[in-house]
Amino acid sequence: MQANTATSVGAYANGESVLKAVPASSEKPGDKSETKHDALFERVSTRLKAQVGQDVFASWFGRLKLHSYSKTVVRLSVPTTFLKSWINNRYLELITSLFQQEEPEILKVEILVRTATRGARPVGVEETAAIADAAPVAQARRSTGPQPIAQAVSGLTPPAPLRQPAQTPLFGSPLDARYTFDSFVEGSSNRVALAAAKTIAEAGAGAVRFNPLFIHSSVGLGKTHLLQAIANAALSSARSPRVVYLTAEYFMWRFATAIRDNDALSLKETLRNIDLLVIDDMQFLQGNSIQNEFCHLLNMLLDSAKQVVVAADRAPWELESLDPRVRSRLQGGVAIEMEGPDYEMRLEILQRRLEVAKQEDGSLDIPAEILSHVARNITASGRELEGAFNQLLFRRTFEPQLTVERVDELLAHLVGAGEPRRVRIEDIQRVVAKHYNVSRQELVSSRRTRVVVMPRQIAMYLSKTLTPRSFPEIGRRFGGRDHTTVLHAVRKIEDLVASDTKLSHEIELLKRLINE
Ligand SMILES: Nc1ncnc2c1ncn2[C@@H]1O[C@H](COP(=O)(O)OP(=O)(O)OP(=O)(O)O)[C@@H](O)[C@H]1O
Repeated sequence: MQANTATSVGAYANGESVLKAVPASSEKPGDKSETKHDALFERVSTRLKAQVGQDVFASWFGRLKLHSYSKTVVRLSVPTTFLKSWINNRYLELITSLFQQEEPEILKVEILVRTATRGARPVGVEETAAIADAAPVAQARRSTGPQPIAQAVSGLTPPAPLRQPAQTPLFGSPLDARYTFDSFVEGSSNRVALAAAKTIAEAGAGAVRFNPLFIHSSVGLGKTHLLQAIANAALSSARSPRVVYLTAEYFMWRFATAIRDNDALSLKETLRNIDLLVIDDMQFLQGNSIQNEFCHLLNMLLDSAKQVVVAADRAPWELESLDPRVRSRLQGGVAIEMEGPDYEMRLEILQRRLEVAKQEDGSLDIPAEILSHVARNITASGRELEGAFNQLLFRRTFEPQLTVERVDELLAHLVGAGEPRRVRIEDIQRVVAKHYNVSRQELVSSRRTRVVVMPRQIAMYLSKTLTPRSFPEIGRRFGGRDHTTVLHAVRKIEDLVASDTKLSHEIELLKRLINE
């Protein structure tokens, strides 16, 4: 909870918060009453923190500010509608009573959504925290990359006119106004996805071309950026379509809450009337009843030619935890994979970040050779690049003469931090089938002839050793076999590899082919 003159910018490298002073109160700076009210607000904050604990406080009240104050009414502000309803539903009584304990004249506390002067965060902490609380099914976290080390450092948010989404979506997770098509760097790895995204954002009502559009890539390669760019662009278009941007986790949480509050009908009614549904992190959608609801929604929107855009960390046919009906509908549109950025793209991402940073602080600079050095060495994803850039900016404020060697030292943890290329079971099946001159259909069929049994067992063994998939999952991908069959195949090939040098070389060769 912050005093009324501070904007939180989060926790950084040293774990401390960095605060920047921007007036937030409706009262004039310098008013005596302002100081008095700030002090009151601070006291209530301290009591609230003591009452709910540090973690809950940090999750829900870290960005609560004192907005204005009259004799009997205190108005507090938060940056998102979501946070407002969360606090209203769960903590308003407590906050009101804490204020009343300090100032008995206070009758009411109101929570408002402030018009942010800085870009909204990407979908984040409070939504996922809420879901973890309300629907503990979604434990997987979306970001494995470095946390924003220094959003505190000026320059990570574009100049004022770009920061605000033209409109906020009807419902759902907040949009980050920095995520636009303009700030999205195009290259061979994402050109098709970008073109499809722009077509959708520009399309008029009824001009549904790729439906649903399914964008997939491994982490940090710009899916969220692209999805939010679609939503931001559609919202600012003259057509004023009704746009909903949601993470799958938010969807789950929202439905779970609506069902609990007997409010599912009105939620469905709201969703029924939208023009564009954008769903991020689809891999986290879990739970039978929620998937059922999602399936109805998807069917209804697709059948009435409303556009749906989905992103996930894998292709629709690989979303094994999804209800087969949902998976099948998702496969009915266009799936586009985005690859990692090449050197030119990485350099451009860094250059654009620097331009934005300079617009906020003209004295900032990072020499071109350092930028290109970073672009050459941080190859993993946009998220690692973002982390590297933030580190550099942060460091340059107190180490103005950064050398390439020093940069290497600072970014050592990010160099080569990319995940190894994700191997897919279908790639394994394709390579193995080709190598042994059988068809992929035969590999997954029930045929038990010698020519196909051994390649199948090898493919199962490789699926277990090269992918994180479980025995039952692999069984399903090989024609719905039982997990014990997979287990048997893996053990058998392991034993053979230990004693048969020829087979062991063959397996090594297959691994190389699969990883190519
Ligand atoms: N082509 C790009 N142009 C500009 N910025 C990019 C690009 N690709 C990624 N980024 C930046 O990299 C960061 C991570 O991207 P984003 O969150 O969109 O990835 P993601 O694919 O959704 O990751 P996850 O799978 O973890 O959800 C963001 O700051 C984003 O702006």
